[in-house]
Amino acid sequence: MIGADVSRHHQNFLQVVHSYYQLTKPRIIPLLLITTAGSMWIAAEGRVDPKLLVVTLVGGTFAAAAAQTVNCIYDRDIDYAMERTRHRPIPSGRVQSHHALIFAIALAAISFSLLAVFANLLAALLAMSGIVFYVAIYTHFLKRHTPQNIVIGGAAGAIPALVGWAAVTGSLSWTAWTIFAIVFLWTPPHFWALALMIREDYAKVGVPMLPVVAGDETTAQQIWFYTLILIPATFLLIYPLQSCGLLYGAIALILGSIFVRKAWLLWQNPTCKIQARSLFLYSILYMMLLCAGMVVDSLPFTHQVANALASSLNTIISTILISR
Ligand code: HEM
Ligand SMILES: CC(C)=CCC/C(C)=C/CC/C(C)=C/COP(=O)(O)OP(=O)(O)O
Repeated sequence: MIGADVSRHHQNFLQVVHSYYQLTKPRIIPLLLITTAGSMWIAAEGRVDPKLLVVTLVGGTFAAAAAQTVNCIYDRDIDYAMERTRHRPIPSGRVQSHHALIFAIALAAISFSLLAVFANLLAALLAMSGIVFYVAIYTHFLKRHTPQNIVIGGAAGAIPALVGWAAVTGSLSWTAWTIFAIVFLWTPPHFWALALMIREDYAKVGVPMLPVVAGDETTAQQIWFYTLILIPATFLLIYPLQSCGLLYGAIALILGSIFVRKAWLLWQNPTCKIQARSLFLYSILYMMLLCAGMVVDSLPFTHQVANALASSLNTIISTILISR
């Protein structure tokens, strides 16, 4: 090959790699991993084995990537019809469906092997159930048939939190299911806020997202409803579960108050796309910081600082009482 051919060959190779990367909808995966990490830190009481962390996050990435790739194959018809998704690798003709399927199977196999060998079988099976749930239940049965699609389908997006817990403990617990419930309840406000902005796209291809079927007002009301359940659910980790402490509680309170305010403002003005956009973007920041709060709260250092503060406070109060 002469110089120009070599450089074209490299360019083509990079374009192919980029297309396969895009098939995995990579921008969503980090937040899924953040929920896995939050769950792992609480499960390990702040002392996560770094090797297990890496294996679980890589295994989780491959599972989510496999799920998204199969979704891209299944939805190629509607993705072609929607402006937002027309340029995805399959509808734009850059990747053939059968190649994408081989890619997805390889990703799922690597994910299962990594998790089964280096974490445990429960974590591996949960990750596979996430793929099956997202593809079979959400993409196949629900997405095109009911406006409740993302409420039930949202369970798929909450499974990474269970994977994290299972990887650390080899089992599930009330705390694991509570983190699952937090992501599950967060999904309707997250997605419907976005759906309010891109309703016309979904309407065009006949996907019965809630704003298409029930209108903006009902959607904003439903967002408000789920927000009012979500925020109390975040406190269950403190009481009665006692899995998180007051630092997490303070973070959950501040973040939750902002969420409630944004959901309320949207309910007062359901057709305002700026409010919807603001809630959608905030929902992502919210989940990121809430899980970061779980991690920081669980660290041994945080407990040491909290104990030191409590004992100083104790000393100050006793001194004041004695000197009276
Ligand atoms: C059934 C459940 C869900 C649905 C239907 C949904 C749908 C969407 C859609 C359509 C987008 C726009 C992305 C694009 O234009 O390609 C989006 C963005 C996003 N979603 Fe969700 N989502 C769901 C659950 C989740 C979960 C569980 C997470 C993570 C915990 C998540 C994280 C994100 C993030 C981080 C973005 C922003 C990506 C960007 O920067 O473009 N989503 N979601
Ligand atoms: C453990 C494990 C593997 C879990 C998988 C969870 C997973 C991949 C959740 C993603 C949820 C999501 C972003 C849906 C997008 O909806 P859509 O595909 O309807 O959006 P679109 O309109 O952009 O195509």
